Amino acid sequence: MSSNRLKNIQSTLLSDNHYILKKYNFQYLMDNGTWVNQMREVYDRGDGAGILLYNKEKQTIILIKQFRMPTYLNDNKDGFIIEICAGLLDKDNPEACIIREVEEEVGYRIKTVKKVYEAYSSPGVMTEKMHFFVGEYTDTMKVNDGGGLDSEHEDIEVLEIPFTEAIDMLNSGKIEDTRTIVLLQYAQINRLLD
Ligand SMILES: Nc1nc2c(ncn2[C@@H]2O[C@H](COP(=O)(O)OP(=O)(O)O[C@H]3O[C@H](CO)[C@@H](O)[C@H](O)[C@@H]3O)[C@@H](O)[C@H]2O)c(=O)[nH]1
Ligand SMILES: [Mg+2]
Repeated sequence: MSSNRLKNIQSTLLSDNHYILKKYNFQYLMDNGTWVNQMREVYDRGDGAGILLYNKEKQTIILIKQFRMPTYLNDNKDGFIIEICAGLLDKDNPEACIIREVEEEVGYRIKTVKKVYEAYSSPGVMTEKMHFFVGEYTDTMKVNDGGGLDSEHEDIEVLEIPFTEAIDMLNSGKIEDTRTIVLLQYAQINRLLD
């Protein structure tokens, strides 16, 4: 991490209540050669991982539905949103994280996953980099009902749906989570279920 277009970076902690929100004051060298003062608030929750689980034989995928307060505060009527299974890395490596999340959130014990993308979630605001995976599941891999951790009051509904139905939902605007859109489009482009 170094740049000759930045100097005098100073940070002030605004909140470490759960994750970390800091204010950064710094000088930035514009393309026209002038130094300007800038201030940015940056939210640090670490990195994340998400996965599209698919079953070629059944032509199905697994998504989840859960309450997300930030969407409720915007325009999502009841605050429930359909997403891929995903979680924060919590110091795990991305593969280990996503394998753990799959078992906790949707109840399948999978062994192999394929990394397809690595991308910043919201580069103007968060430090978070997201690791995107796809992985095959079968009925025999099911070990529990999923639903998330009771200790964290996770309340996750598991949706096993035909891939074609998911694509219809994508095209009709019912999928409103960017990470989910990315992986459904990946599956379409790469004919993942063929
Ligand atoms: N007490 C408290 N708990 C929190 C707070 N924010 C999150 N949590 C809890 O922290 C846990 C995080 O669960 P994970 O499954 O590890 O993370 P995630 O929220 O699903 O994260 C995924 O989606 C995010 C997008 O909304 C991604 O940003 C992230 O990378 C990952 O893909 C959940 O139990 C959630 O309730 C908070 O401010 N306070
Ligand atoms: Mg999660």
